Amino acid sequence: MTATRVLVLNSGSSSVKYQLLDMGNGSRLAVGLVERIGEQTSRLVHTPLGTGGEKRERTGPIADHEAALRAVSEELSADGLGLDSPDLAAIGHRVVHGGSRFSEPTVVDDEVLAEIERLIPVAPLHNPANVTGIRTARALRPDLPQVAVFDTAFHTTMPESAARYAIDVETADTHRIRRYGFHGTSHAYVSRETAKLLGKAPEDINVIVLHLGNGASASAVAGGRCMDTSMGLTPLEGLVMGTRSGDIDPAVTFHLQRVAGMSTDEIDVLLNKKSGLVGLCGDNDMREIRRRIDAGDRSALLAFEIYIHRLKKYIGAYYAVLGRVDAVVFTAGVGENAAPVRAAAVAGLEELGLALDSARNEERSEGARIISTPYARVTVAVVPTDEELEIARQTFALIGGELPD
Ligand SMILES: Nc1ncnc2c1ncn2[C@@H]1O[C@H](COP(=O)(O)OP(=O)(O)O)[C@@H](O)[C@H]1O
Ligand SMILES: CC(=O)OP(=O)(O)O
Ligand SMILES: [Mg+2]
Repeated sequence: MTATRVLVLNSGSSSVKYQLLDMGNGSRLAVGLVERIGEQTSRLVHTPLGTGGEKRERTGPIADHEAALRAVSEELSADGLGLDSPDLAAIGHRVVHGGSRFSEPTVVDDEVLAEIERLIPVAPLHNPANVTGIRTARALRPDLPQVAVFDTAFHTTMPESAARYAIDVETADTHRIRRYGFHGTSHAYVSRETAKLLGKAPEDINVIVLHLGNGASASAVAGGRCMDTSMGLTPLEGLVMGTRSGDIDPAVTFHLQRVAGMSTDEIDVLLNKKSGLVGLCGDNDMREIRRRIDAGDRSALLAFEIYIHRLKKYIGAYYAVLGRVDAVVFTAGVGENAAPVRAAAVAGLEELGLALDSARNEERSEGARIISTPYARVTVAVVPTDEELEIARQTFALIGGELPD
């Protein structure tokens, strides 16, 4: 095989993150992001690496994911890294829901694409964008393998005791209702990187991974295997998120239907898009929430406290699930950048062996780092996630490429 480049597209509900990597030597050729797709203030940030090109940024409306991907393709072409390049071996796609069928990276054909589309009702914010990403990439390069890497894959080995809901078994099985879990590519990557940071083998450590982005989830990983994770049938369960409620008494939905007269679709929108931090205080960006708290805003403070309360409950729960914890690890946009979230989440957990070194916690540096005190029994760390790199590796391996050591 001569072509060794892999383009990875991580299409989210309102954004596309992408990376072009050369898997032959492990180098990154370009990274970028399109955010606020569908708004007037869409922004594309494109950074070519190692080609002498400059970081470029453009703002202005980008209507949908198809337009976003065409814009990305233009940016890559401007650096001589276009999708028409013969050096491109494959395109890897993050696909959020793989249902009960996909537990491995999969080359996408019409039938696989139809199955990803069928799963839209259980990942309404994500699978539509993933499908558009695959369709657009296929139209641009029909000759290349398009590989889907599923968020759900890492969680497929969860014990039944964690994966099953306590509802009528026949109903659950007929409708494939179970806890699938998401952000699996990140949980897998980050738990392995944590082992490296601790100088241990992944098989030998138990880790609680806190993936806190706009969507957020926690997982309990024992010896490299997922034992539990906070998202469920859909990415709505679990932690308080940017716009999603996380855990809620399911009877709230009946109540909204019967008493408030809301339709199923209205409740879906309420819980997925108008809840979480944005529902509580009007903002979903942790930077803005912290700024408002510093200015004395009480609703932002309450939103923060509710977010932390839930997070702390999951740390405690997963501590109990694992029995012994070697590390608690923060990752993704909030986890990697928001020191006050990390400090508040582990405050008061000294009896569990968790204690932060506040100077280390507040240090702004790139890369994986330990932020607990040297005498703490449990290591607390920040480990940046890299879903795109992990997707590129899995994509390249699937098409038969050999990764350098
Ligand atoms: N410097 C920062 N300080 C605090 N929070 C941040 C910072 N940078 C990003 N974030 C948070 O990270 C979120 C985005 O995280 P990310 O992992 O990129 O999410 P997603 O993949 O779900 O879009 C933002 O909504 C914001 O809340
Ligand atoms: C599954 C999920 O919530 O993904 P994201 O955090 O990218 O929205
Ligand atoms: Mg994400």
